[in-house]
Amino acid sequence: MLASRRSPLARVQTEAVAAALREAWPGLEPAFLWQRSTGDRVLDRPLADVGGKGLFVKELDAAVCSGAAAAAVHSLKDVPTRLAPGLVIAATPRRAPVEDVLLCGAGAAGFSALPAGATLGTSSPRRAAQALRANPRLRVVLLRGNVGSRRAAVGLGEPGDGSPTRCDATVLARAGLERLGVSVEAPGHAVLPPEESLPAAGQGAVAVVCREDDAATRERLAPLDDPPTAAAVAAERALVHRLGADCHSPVAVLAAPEAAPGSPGRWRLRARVLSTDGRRCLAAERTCDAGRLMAAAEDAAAELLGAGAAALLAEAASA
Ligand SMILES: NCc1[nH]cc(CCC(=O)O)c1CC(=O)O
Repeated sequence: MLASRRSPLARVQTEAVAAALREAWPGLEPAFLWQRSTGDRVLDRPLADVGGKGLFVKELDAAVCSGAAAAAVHSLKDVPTRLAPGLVIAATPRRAPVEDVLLCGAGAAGFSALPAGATLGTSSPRRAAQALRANPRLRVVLLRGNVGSRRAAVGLGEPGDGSPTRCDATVLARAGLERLGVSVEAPGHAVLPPEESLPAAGQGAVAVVCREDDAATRERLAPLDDPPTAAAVAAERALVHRLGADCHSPVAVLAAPEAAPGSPGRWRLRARVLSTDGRRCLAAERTCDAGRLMAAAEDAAAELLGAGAAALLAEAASA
């Protein structure tokens, strides 16, 4: 039994995990437990105000702990760095594209192309801070909801189901858009390079979680794991953890293979901690071999802390 949220994105991700399971284990027919989460129910406040960490994952993880489901499928970005006791991430399938995408009905190639006073709808302190860093004249407004309703809010896609919020632009993960069949080549969409919007830890990756002591399920899930993805997201999550931050903090981090020719096997880890208004931005960067990613993350976190990251994060948390 695979537990999943009911949002369209969660469904697609869970169906993909089920398909990979069928392929790895011919004859296996996974069953599904579709659940609603607190994060899906409360839509009018920033998640940080609804009760903190793990609002999209708590109920699903509880189903796994109780044995109602063998495994739960999550967007890794939504999984707190500390898992519920007794659970493990048994598989992280190969990661999708990691970038953020700027969506704007009127079209905009990046944050700085948006006119002064334009409203940017997001509930992510990380996205808000990076947007304001690039364009201090934006007005950030709270926008929550699933991918479809957020596209509708900026005049793209299907008209919304009565959602009262309207804004000029929003930011969504490329991975989520593409999994739902939205092309980022379509008008109104601009893929943001990591220099402009560095993604969140784990963005674009899916995590399959099961009980630590459930050897049979772990064996079933093992073939779905992509080791380079697992190494990258483990390093990103270690950095967030070491900073004492979480997915509601203005922290961005990405570990990715170096595209540079002549550097086979080299990885680059980039991290940022920002003030809420984007005026201050601490950055750290390391290049290393895949086997050293975790050490690079610890090292980068130490550098950021040495430069004052804890004070920035405390300020952001009390804002
Ligand atoms: N917090 C919501 C969430 N969790 C994962 C994704 C997108 C898919 C992904 O990053 O894997 C999204 C929506 C978004 O940020 O656009």
